[in-house]
Amino acid sequence: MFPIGASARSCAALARSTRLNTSLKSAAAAAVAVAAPSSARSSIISVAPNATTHASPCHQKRYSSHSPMGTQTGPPRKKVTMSTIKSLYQKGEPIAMITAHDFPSAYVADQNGMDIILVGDSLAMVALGMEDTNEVEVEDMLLHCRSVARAAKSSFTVGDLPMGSYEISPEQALATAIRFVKEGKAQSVKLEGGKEFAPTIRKITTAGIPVLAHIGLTPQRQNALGGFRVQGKTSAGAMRVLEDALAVQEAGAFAVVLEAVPAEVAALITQKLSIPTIGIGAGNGCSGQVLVQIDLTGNFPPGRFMPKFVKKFGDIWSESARAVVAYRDEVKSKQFPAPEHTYPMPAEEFESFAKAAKNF
Ligand SMILES: Nc1nc(=O)c2c([nH]1)NC[C@@H]1CN(c3ccc(C(=O)N[C@@H](CCC(=O)O)C(=O)O)cc3)CN21
Ligand SMILES: CC(C)C(=O)C(=O)O
Repeated sequence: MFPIGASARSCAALARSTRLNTSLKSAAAAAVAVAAPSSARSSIISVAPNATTHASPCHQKRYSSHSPMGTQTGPPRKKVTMSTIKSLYQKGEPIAMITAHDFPSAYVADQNGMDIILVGDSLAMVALGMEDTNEVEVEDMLLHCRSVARAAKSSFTVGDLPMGSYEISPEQALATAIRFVKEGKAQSVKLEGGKEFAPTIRKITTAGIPVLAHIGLTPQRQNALGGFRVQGKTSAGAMRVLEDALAVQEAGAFAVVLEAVPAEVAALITQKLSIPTIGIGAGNGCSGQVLVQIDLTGNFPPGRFMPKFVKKFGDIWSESARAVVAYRDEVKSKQFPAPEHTYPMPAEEFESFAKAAKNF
C-alpha cells in the first residue's frame, strides 16, 4: 500500500495533503489549548520511569539466544490497566500508544513508557509484505499478538480484528474477540466502525472484553471510502464522525481511535466525549496519540509514501543498511570474523587432531 517510489494514487494524495497543510497547521495550534488543563500538562512525565539507560546495549551485553532480550533493566513499571487509562484521561495526561508486531518491537515499546501497544492490522503491510491490510487472517494476527504479549509486561495490549472477522454478526465478532484473548493473549480488541457497529461493540464489551473503537478514516473500508481520504472535512461529514463517536461510547468502547480527521473536529469531539480519543492524523486536541512503530522509527526504505500525519522520529533503516553493508564488506575482505569472534582450543589438542585427520 505504501510502495517504494510514488504511485499515481500516492502522488494525488500528496498533492491533496499539500493543500491541506496550512489549514491543519492552524487547526493544530488551536487544538493545543484543549489538549489538557495547564495544571495537568505540567505533571506530564517526559521520560519513562524505566526508560533504558545503558548507552549502547550491543557493545555492552551479549544477549543469549536462550533469553530473548536479556534481563530487564531498572525497576518494573506498574501494569497499565483499564483504570490506569481512565486515570490518565482524567488527569489530562496524553495517552501514548504505538503499534508493535513482534517480540522486539513490543519489548522496546513496553520498556520505554508506552501506555498501550496495538497489534495493528497494519502488520499485514509492515511485517508481512502484503499489499493491503485486508489480506491478513485471524491466524496471522494471533501469532503476532502472542509474540507481543510475551514482551508487554507493563503496557496494555490491543489486538486489531482483521477485515472479515467481525462484520458478519455481533456473534461472529464476539467469537473472534474471544480467540484474541485466549489464543492471542490480547487484553482488548480494536475494530473499525461507528454507529453500525454499536451492537457489535456492545456484544463484545458485555462479555467482558474491552473494545477500542476506530472511526474517521477506517483503512479496512478504503474501497468504500474512495481511498485513504481525510474524513469529517465538511459540516455534515464532521457530524457523522461525532455521531459515530457518541454511538461507540454509548456501546461501551473504553476509548476511540480518530483517524485522519481535521484537528478542530477531533478536538471538539474529544470535548463532547467522556472516553478518551486516540488520534492518528487528528491533531493534538485528542486524549492520546497512536502511530505505527516502523513509521515513527524510520524503519522503511527511502522513497516510500507516508501519510501526512507521520513524523519520523528516527532513522532505523539507514542504521540497519549501514550495518549490513559493513558486514558484507568485512565478510568479502575476510576482516570478519576476527580472532575474538572465534573459539580457542589447546594447541596440543589441535596438533593431535591434525595428525589424526591426515589418515582420512
Ligand atoms: N505503515 C503504515 N502506517 C499507517 O499509518 C497505516 C498503515 N501502514 N496501514 C494501515 C493504515 C493505512 N493508513 C493510511 C494510509 C494512507 C493515508 C493517506 O494517503 N492519506 C492522505 C490523505 C489524503 C486526503 O484525503 O487529503 C495523506 O496525504 O496523508 C492515510 C492513512 C494508516 N495506516
Ligand atoms: C494505524 C493504527 C491505528 C492501526 O489501525 C494499525 O496499525 O493497523
